[in-house]
Amino acid sequence: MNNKTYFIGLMSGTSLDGIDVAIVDIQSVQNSKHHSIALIASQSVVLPDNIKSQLIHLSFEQNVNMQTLGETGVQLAQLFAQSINALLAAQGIDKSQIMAIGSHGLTIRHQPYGAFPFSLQITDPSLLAQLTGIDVVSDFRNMDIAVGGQGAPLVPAFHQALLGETSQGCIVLNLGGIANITVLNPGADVIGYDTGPANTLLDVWCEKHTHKAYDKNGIWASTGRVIPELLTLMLAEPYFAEVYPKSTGKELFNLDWLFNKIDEYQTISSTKLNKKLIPPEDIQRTLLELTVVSAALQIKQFTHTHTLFVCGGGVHNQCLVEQLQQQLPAHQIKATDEVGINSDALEAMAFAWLAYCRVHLISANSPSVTGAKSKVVMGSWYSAKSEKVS
Ligand SMILES: Nc1ncnc2c1ncn2[C@@H]1O[C@H](COP(=O)(O)OP(=O)(O)OP(=O)(O)O)[C@@H](O)[C@H]1O
Ligand SMILES: CC(=O)N[C@H]1[C@@H]2OC[C@@H](O2)[C@@H](O)[C@@H]1O[C@H](C)C(=O)O
Repeated sequence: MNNKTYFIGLMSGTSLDGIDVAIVDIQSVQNSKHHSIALIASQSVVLPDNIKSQLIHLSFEQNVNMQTLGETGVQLAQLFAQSINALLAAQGIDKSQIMAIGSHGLTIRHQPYGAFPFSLQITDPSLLAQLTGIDVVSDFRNMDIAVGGQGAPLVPAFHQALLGETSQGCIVLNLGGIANITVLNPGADVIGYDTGPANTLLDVWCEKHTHKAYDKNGIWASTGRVIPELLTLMLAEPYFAEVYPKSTGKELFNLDWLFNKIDEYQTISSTKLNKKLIPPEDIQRTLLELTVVSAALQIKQFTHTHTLFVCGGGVHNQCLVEQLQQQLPAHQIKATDEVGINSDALEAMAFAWLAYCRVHLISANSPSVTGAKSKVVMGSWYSAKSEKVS
């Protein structure tokens, strides 16, 4: 077995804001099932507008353009390769030092329920391997789904690898496009699931009304007021009451979902009849409250710890974090950065670790999280090696 210890993780999540790349040194610890995991370098690259709009088409249209589907995968692989090659050059790291890239791809459908469950992430792992000269591991979610799991969230197992030794346990809340929690309680199985929407709805509403990609520091939301009746209607969405294992995505929490809720609210409150306009900042503030309340309600169920680590882009939304603290007054809320884990790079680091697990044939899914019937090795391997034709 090759003894290289550097792995690259690539994550591009549901917010469609950009690509996170992380170079991670992962080594096994002698006489232990633990690993030492150290971030060497990371960077975020913004997704170009043309790729972003193609991804919106692929994620939301029923009749997807097959040409766009194929070409977007190739464009993503090119962008991923450029980002990796640039980061390696900037760090003075040669590709020969990297064992493998763990590339999540872009989720355009996540349908873990029903007769034909699947989760579809797009990219072109073969091209990525050729453009970087590094082996690629991709398609992480479907092996877990093949053994009856949801295929998501996968990161709780990584949170456990990083923080599982904390004596009192802790909870990790990822505030990405979708919010998900990991509950670590020493001696007990890890728990983890998506709590509901986070930045995905905040971003689309903000973009629609302010033409900005996101509400920087939650400033716009903080000028609005929560509409309690609308919040109640939103929280009535059955997903919030479902018991875990569970996972969700933009198939459910999207602009149409929001318009339907606003419509219901207007009918009940007769603002429609009176043609009263709801201030858009009130909707933004109510969406922020939805993220906070739906996550806090779940977190409160777990009473063994009051340590809450937050990560993901939502950590930078001051209004969001302040409201979370108000909902959870007994909790000590800290960004994972406070314990030395870069909160923006964490998910990319997780995919570097998942690639490490694939290379070493370690089963990295957590059946207690995804509901899988067994532990399995996840990911397909694309070799960059080529043989010359003589
Ligand atoms: N300064 C900021 N103020 C408010 N929001 C911010 C700020 N910086 C980042 N964000 C939010 O974070 C989002 C990106 O978060 P992140 O990178 O965790 O998303 P993601 O990888 O798509 O998530 P996931 O895969 O976990 O769903 C942005 O779209 C934006 O909404
Ligand atoms: C299907 C999919 O891409 N799900 C994402 C999404 O973004 C956050 C949340 O929903 C989580 O379930 C998952 O991502 C992270 C990386 C995970 O698997 O843990």
